[in-house]
Amino acid sequence: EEQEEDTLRELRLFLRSVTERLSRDRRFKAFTKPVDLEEVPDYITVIQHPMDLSTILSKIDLHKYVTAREFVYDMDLIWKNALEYNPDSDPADRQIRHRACALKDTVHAIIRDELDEDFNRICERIRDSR
Ligand SMILES: CC(=O)c1nc(NC(=O)[C@H]2CNCCN2)sc1-c1cc(O)cc(O)c1
Repeated sequence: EEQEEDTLRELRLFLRSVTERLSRDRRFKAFTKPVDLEEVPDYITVIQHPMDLSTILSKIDLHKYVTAREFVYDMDLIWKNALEYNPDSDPADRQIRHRACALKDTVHAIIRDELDEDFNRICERIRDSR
């Protein structure tokens, strides 16, 4: 009903604010757009589920997320993919792994600090009812 739509609109506003904050952070530049599969043809052979911040922003606007949990699942894909694709000891791999870990820590800290537990429970109940 109307209250549910008001709740989901507020969730989208929060998720957009988080995603845009991350997209402005210089450390996360490599995560802002899909990996170019023409530039990196082996990427799709290693990573089954590519994800990036612009795709998450599009999914927010397509009303794909009814809970923060679904949003965090996609955010976790971004840094997990980067760790999987960059396992080597060379400096380029180490740098992107460090940035992937920073993304993980930043996302989880924002959700811990800024998502109200009761608001989250209301979203989870809407999700369960659908
Ligand atoms: C996002 C990601 O996982 C990524 N990984 C890379 N790894 C490497 O280049 C390592 C791989 N091992 C051998 C030495 N090179 S480059 C890169 C990337 C960076 C961007 O600025 C944009 C973009 O679309 C992708």
